[in-house]
Amino acid sequence: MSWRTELDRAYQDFRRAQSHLDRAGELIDRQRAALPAPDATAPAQAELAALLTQAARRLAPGYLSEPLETVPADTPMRGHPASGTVHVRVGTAEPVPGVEFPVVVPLLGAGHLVVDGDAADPRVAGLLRSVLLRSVAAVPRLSIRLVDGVTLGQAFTSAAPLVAERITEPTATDGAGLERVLDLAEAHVHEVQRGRNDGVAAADLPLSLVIVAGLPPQTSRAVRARIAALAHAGPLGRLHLVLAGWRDDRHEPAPAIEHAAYLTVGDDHGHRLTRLPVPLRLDPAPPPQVEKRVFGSLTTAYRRETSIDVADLMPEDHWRESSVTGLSTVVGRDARGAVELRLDDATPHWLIGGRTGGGKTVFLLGVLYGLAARYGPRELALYLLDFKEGVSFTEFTPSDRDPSWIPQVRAVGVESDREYGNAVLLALRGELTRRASAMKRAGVTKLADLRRHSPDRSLPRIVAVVDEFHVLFAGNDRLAREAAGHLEELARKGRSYGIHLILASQTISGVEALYTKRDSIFGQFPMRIALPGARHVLDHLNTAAETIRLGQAVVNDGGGVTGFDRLIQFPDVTADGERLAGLRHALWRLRDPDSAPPNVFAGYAEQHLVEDPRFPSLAPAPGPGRALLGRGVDTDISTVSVALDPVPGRNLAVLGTDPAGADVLHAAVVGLGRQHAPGRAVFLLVPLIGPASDVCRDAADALVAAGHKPEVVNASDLADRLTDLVEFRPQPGPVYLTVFGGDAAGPVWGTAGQKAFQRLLRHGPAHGYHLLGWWRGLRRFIDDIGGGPAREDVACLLALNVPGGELGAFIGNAALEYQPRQNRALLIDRHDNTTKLTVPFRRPDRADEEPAW
Ligand SMILES: Nc1ncnc2c1ncn2[C@@H]1O[C@H](COP(=O)(O)OP(=O)(O)OP(=O)(O)O)[C@@H](O)[C@H]1O
Repeated sequence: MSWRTELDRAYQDFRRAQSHLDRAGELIDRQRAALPAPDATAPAQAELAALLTQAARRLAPGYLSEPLETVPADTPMRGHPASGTVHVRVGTAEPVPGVEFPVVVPLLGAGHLVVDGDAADPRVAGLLRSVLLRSVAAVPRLSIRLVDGVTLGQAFTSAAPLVAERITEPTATDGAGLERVLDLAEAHVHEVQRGRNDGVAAADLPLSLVIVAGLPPQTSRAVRARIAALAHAGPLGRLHLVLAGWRDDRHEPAPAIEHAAYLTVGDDHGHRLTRLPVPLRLDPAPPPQVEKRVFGSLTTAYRRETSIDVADLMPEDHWRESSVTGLSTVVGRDARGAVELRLDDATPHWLIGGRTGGGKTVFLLGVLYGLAARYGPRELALYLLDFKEGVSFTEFTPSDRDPSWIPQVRAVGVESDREYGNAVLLALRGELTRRASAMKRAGVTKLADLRRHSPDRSLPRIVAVVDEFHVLFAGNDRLAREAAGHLEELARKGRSYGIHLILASQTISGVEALYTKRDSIFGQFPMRIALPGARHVLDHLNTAAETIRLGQAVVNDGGGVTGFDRLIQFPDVTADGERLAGLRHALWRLRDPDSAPPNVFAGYAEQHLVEDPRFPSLAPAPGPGRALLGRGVDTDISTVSVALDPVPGRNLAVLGTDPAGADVLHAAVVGLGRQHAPGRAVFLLVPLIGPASDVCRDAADALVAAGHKPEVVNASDLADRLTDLVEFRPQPGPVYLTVFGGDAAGPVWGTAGQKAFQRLLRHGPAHGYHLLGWWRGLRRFIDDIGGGPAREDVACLLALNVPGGELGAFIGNAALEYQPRQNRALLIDRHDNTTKLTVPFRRPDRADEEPAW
């Protein structure tokens, strides 16, 4: 190419470039004209955003609004005041690029947050996690309930430590779970309303947050209406909702949620909050390490706060309280602090339920020690009955190891018989009647007035505790009917006379038994205490006790209906045995030195003659003696004896194969030996069966030691001796013919011996000749005495293991009820027309091995 051509081309390029440049300049000028003038308000916007950020921080300090990715680890937790409005951050508004501020909504103490999207949208799930974390981290004693009907609980998996520590329950994921959460939320609102009515300060009322990540499929219109109603009552009821997935469905619009901020989820920068005219960005999910840290320190704090020990139940000083208007004691604590329950006009009786191992005994011990520490014996008397195997109340009674007792305790039954229970209840009815007539005489209608009227009269409030009370109703027999009658009377009238019942049962049937009694005594028990596994003491619609664990109880003073529940923690008082022993000793030292220890009936215990309170005072005296046979199953554990007066029929037959029969005879003759001066009574001892010969020898030795000259009669001499005896020659005192194993007499005494025996039975007592005999078989005994018609000759029968029916048939009383059992006997005295359940005396030093019962 020539240089000219090259020059032309360069010139063309230059012209083209020039025209591009001109064009560009033109375009820039044009463009510049279209651009707005530089923004003079930019600094003001930045300043406003900074002000809004500050305001948000002030409204929602610390965890409530700090960005969670950068929140310092030492940010104070749960420092927010428990009353007032709590604002929680939900996102960031960015009205113009580069200008942003946090968005907080008034939630706790104010209202609710409603989100149209649900947790299936990860942005919503993140927001909910953030709101949850911010709320629990900032607000003390906030109860949380979680529902996730759209992602099977996944929205809240990070809250697992709270669930594990039972700070909150597992996330509800279905319709039933949602309804349960609503039940609890409604109960919460009622509780708060009651608290307000009682004048409890707002800060002391519980606060609850329910977060719904999405409703379960097919949530009914009724359930949605319940949610809307809760929202309506929420702010006053200190219940707040974060409700995600709340939107119209195909068939009907979602009910309006009052007091709520509505958040509409749009595209990434287009979320909208009611009344905020700018779009916002939702808060992301908190970083997992922040969740771990916050939830971890919450559970530690919770553990520390809810731990409670026996000292928390006790007053500072002992015996300072007056029971004039009722009794009251701390039984545990809840979110509001110490929980005190009362036995008074409003809650005169308590009903306690708990599965076996649910902590019933521990709870009762806490109550009893708490009462005993507050009220002295002039203010409080305790009657304690336990029908199960165990040693629940033995620590209130003196023992070889520890001679102390709780001075307010009047009677204790451990492994009690139903008869003992009835005896105690009957005695309490007697006291009720006495108080009623004293009040009538004094012209007063209240126990408090009677106490003022008769200051010298001892009128403590009486608390009768019956553990496993359903045993009283077992059998549906006479005893059961009597027990129901006693309980009904005490439950109905006790309130006015200062007599209170605390009934505890582990079984539903126990409670049902009470429920089905006449006119339902149940209604007399407004105070219900449900331990784990004891839903049955609450109303059948009340599920509050379903998920509680050992050491917790639902206390309900509204007869068990929903809305009156308080969830409490109570301590394991048995874990600190030393402290309890210290308390017991302190109370014991405070007692009146003349006061008597409680009567203790231990169902399993054997009774021994030498330990009988009457034994030491037995002394020779003229006149007939009494055969001491055992201890009564009654409130005084009285000595059971029969008088051997010179009156026809005063003979005693002990019946049954139980080897205790020989021991009873032993006790009878040893006791009689102490009631007659040497030489002033004749003792004939007849061992007819091998196993009884040792016992017979022991009895003879004891009589010899008392100065008597007992005669041991061999089987072969029996007939002659009987023939001689029925001459009824005058003697220096009574004659006691004691036969061990009379059922073996048939082959040895022949017809003459038997005739003489029957004559002795019929005519002997009038002459001071008495039979004390043990027959192992009732049938043989009947034959030996000469058949049924001769039964009048033996007025006193002590039946061991003889079936009640046979016994009834023999004595001609078809209504006789007796269930033979180990270590028990029934004394029938036909002259007094009485029967008495008895623990027969055993020889303490007998050989351990004895034939099976
Ligand atoms: N508040 C508590 N905290 C921790 N452990 C407890 C608490 N209460 C009871 N326990 C423990 O639970 C166990 C059972 O308690 P308890 O004997 O009171 O149950 P119960 O309901 O009376 O059972 P049962 O009817 O079978 O006698 C005990 O080992 C006790 O230490």
